[in-house]
Amino acid sequence: MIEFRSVSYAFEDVPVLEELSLSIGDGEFVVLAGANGSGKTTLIRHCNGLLSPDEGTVLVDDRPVCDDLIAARSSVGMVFQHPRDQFVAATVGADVAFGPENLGLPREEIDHRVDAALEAVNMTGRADDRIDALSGGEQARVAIAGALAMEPTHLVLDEPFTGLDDPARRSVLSRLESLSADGTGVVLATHDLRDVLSLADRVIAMDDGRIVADDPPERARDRLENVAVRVP
Ligand SMILES: Nc1ncnc2c1ncn2[C@@H]1O[C@H](COP(=O)(O)OP(=O)(O)OP(=O)(O)O)[C@@H](O)[C@H]1O
Repeated sequence: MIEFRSVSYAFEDVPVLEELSLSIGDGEFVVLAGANGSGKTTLIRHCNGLLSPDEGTVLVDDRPVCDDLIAARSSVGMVFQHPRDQFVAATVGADVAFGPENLGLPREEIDHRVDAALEAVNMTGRADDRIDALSGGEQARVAIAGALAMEPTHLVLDEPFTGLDDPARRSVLSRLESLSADGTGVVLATHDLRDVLSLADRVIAMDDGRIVADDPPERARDRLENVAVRVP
């Protein structure tokens, strides 16, 4: 479970999150929607301790994130908006393998995870490609594969579809759907709600650092239009 208890956060003196409380259960598929600047990325960065609350607490599996960053980062896999910041190796396969290697898994399991993760993002056969020679969309797909290969309890993705072509987008969505069906929690911050609402258990809408709606998808449509999100 990921839990925010009355979390406030300000950049310098500008408040961004204000007394935000939220609980995301294991296996839930949550779409996080909201206009530019509403605070989605700031919220997400608290899930694995990239940001720490000024006030309040964020807990992962009942433990405050700041007490055990390694545990939080093993449970919560993240895909960031700017994938270039996320790479640690020169080639696609080495980068996707890096996380599972750090978990100390046997080579056969690592290879299996890397193959499955690359297949999920339509990058089968590209393991030896250099990351710096990939297009932006291909880099975004490798970043997603890296998080998938960790098989975390929760997968948190910040605008993961930016730069993805339609086949890659459909492939990632289908992988998220099967992960969710198998019990992985998914938190997906996106402006692009095409095909996403039907997968979601909840749609959380943010506006100006606050949660203004937290509804099942069928009830979320009207409210989303009020927070400047285009609904399909
Ligand atoms: N590093 C920073 N320094 C100062 N202010 C920041 C910083 N990062 C974000 N902000 C401010 O915090 C607010 C929330 O930004 P955030 O990136 O969380 O929004 P968002 O909902 O993810 O937006 P987008 O949809 O554009 O990605 C914005 O007003 C933004 O200007």
